[in-house]
Amino acid sequence: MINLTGINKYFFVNTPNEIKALDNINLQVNPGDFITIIGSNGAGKSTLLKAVAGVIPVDSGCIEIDGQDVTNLPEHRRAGDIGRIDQDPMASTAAELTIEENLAIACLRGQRRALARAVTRPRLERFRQALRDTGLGLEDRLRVPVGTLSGGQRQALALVMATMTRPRLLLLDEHTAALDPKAASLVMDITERIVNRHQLTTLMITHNMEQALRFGNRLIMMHRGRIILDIGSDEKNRLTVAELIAKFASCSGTVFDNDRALLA
Ligand SMILES: Nc1ncnc2c1ncn2[C@@H]1O[C@H](COP(=O)(O)OP(=O)(O)OP(=O)(O)O)[C@@H](O)[C@H]1O
Repeated sequence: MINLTGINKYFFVNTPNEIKALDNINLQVNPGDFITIIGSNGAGKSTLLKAVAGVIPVDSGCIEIDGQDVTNLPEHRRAGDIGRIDQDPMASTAAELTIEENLAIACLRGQRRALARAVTRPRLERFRQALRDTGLGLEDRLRVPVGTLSGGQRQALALVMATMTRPRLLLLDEHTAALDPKAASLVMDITERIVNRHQLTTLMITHNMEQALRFGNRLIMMHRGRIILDIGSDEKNRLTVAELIAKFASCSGTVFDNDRALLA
């Protein structure tokens, strides 16, 4: 279980540009929850995921993962528990290394061991098995440099890498946003398959309202650093995109202003 209690995060403190990016966030994430996160521009969605991953420190509040207070742990000390993928397929994987070398690095996350000893025969079988889950035939291309793969293939590989060690929490920050619609849809299907198969507790930011309604068992909506809506499967499954936008207006008192969401 992941518990966020009273999380506050400011940027540009004590300047005229001071921003409260996270404003008293309280969130309990149950084991196996797959939560989609939507919200207005600058609502604090990415800041929230970065705070949980330890990429940025919070100013106050407490972050607990399975009862352990990780609030002050640096990113690398949380890496064994958390898998994370951003928008950029180039950032999630190392282009000059082969698929098997990328996966070997993923296996070492949170450990201190040499890469040279990481591509072992038993691991290669594990890599093949994990790659088969993507349905992209990557298991037959282990020695191919990742730089030769398409954006969609790289994000699929990034997913396998992020979930290889069965993290306690998977954080996806618009991981399909830079892909064309066909590749985005493919990567979402792979995401759902991997998350369901391993029952991974997952937080996924998306600007795509349909994706937010279709995937996962829970949806939260953010605005100006706050969580303004938190709904479960039953309500989510009944809602249309238009109704979700109307809900945003009624919860925030303003019109929904995420330009990418509205264009999606
Ligand atoms: N490193 C930073 N330094 C200064 N301000 C930041 C930083 N990161 C985020 N912010 C500010 O914090 C607020 C929340 O940003 P964040 O990126 O979390 O929003 P978001 O909900 O992910 O937005 P979007 O949907 O537009 O990507 C914004 O006002 C943003 O400008």
